Amino acid sequence: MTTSTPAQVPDGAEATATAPGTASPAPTPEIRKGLAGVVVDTTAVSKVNPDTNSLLYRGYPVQELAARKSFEEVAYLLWHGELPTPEQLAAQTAVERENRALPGEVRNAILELPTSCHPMDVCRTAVSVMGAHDPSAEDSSPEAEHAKALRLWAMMPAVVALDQRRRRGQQIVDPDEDLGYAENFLHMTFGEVPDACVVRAFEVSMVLYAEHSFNASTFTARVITSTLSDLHSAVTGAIGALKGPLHGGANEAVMATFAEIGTADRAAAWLDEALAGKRRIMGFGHRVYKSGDSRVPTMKKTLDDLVAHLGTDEATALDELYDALEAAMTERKGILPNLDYPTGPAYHLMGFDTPTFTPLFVAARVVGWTAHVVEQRAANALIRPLSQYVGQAQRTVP
Ligand SMILES: CC(=O)SCCNC(=O)CCNC(=O)[C@H](O)C(C)(C)COP(=O)(O)OP(=O)(O)OC[C@H]1O[C@@H](n2cnc3c(N)ncnc32)[C@H](O)[C@@H]1OP(=O)(O)O
Ligand SMILES: O=C([O-])CC(=O)C(=O)O
Repeated sequence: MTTSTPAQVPDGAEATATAPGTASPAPTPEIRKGLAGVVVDTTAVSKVNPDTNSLLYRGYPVQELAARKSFEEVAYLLWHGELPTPEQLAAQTAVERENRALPGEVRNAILELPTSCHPMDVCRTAVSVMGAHDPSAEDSSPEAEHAKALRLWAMMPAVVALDQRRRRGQQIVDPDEDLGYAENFLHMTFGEVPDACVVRAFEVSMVLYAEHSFNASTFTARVITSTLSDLHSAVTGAIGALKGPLHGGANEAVMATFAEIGTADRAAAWLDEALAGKRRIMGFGHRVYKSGDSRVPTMKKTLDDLVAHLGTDEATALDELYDALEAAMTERKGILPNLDYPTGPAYHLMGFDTPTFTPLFVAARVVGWTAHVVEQRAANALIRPLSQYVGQAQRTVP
């Protein structure tokens, strides 16, 4: 059996490896685990700037968009590069409202899934079924891609609402064409439109979640698109990437953490034990932002407004727990909250079930993913990095 150490060269780079008969070792390639710090392509969709703690959607600060624009306007901006004129918005709104109801095949596919599966599995399956039935699934012209993105975005609230309601044993609520996106989403989920403060908080969260450059799920969508696969496949894969607790799944995990801690006075002791056990504290830390997530101040203010508006003991206690854990984590580790930290309790106070939180992220991020699908396709190169082989050296089959 051969026991020699394999050559330390990336696959595809054999030509530069040690030449036969020479002793000089091949240079060890630099590996950036998790592609940390690696710039893999350009984008004009959004700019994340950790130095200034800022996030721009097509050049506009996200905080200003959240304060002054509807989610529908922000979706148009991300897809088309400019804010819509009233006519452009009206045309988009008409299509969105026409496509809110789920086609029978999507609704049936959801209803056949067991309620024991995670709601993210339902989202992933629903988008896959939408793709299988979409008449222009294989048309990748920019016009067809935008039309598919718009239909997909229009249908996602019905997927999320239907799934939460069926798990609660409630009747399905049909969409209401007279309501805006956020109001209709809440109407389909809860059977009524909550008051304006709750609707506003929900809409702000959708705007903040809509896009964030080359995060793991968007990169997944771009990798899938780079093979010239279709838009629904890219979004289906992106949903799989978002499900994980190191990414979108953290908003759900934050509520699990709060439930485990219980009350604010226990936060510091709980954290010490969790850190001693080498646990990851969900909702804290970020690959790009190291001194705070640009979106957190806006969402925390929105959460505080919601808490004040609701005025319940539960809401106040949850906000106190939020502050206590953040203070302890900042003091112990200097690691700050990411957007999933304030959205978790905000969605809880709006009345969503905890497993529904990450699907809400999907409903918003579908805009960013599809904007990136179009951008990737417009200047495509197959995404296929190299790896450094560290397994067995070549050997003979016995
Ligand atoms: C919308 C979003 O998707 S935002 C991200 C949502 N995800 C979470 O909230 C999950 C919790 N957070 C994390 O796991 C991480 O902060 C990540 C994965 C988001 C980013 O992490 P990375 O940039 O890859 O940093 P990395 O995982 O290498 O951590 C660096 C150090 O900080 C520590 N650290 C980072 N985040 C956390 C955390 N949340 N809890 C405890 N320790 C943490 C790590 O243990 C590591 O410490 P070490 O150097 O002593 O080993
Ligand atoms: O950018 C990231 O890595 C994760 C994130 O905050 C997001 O996708 O919104």
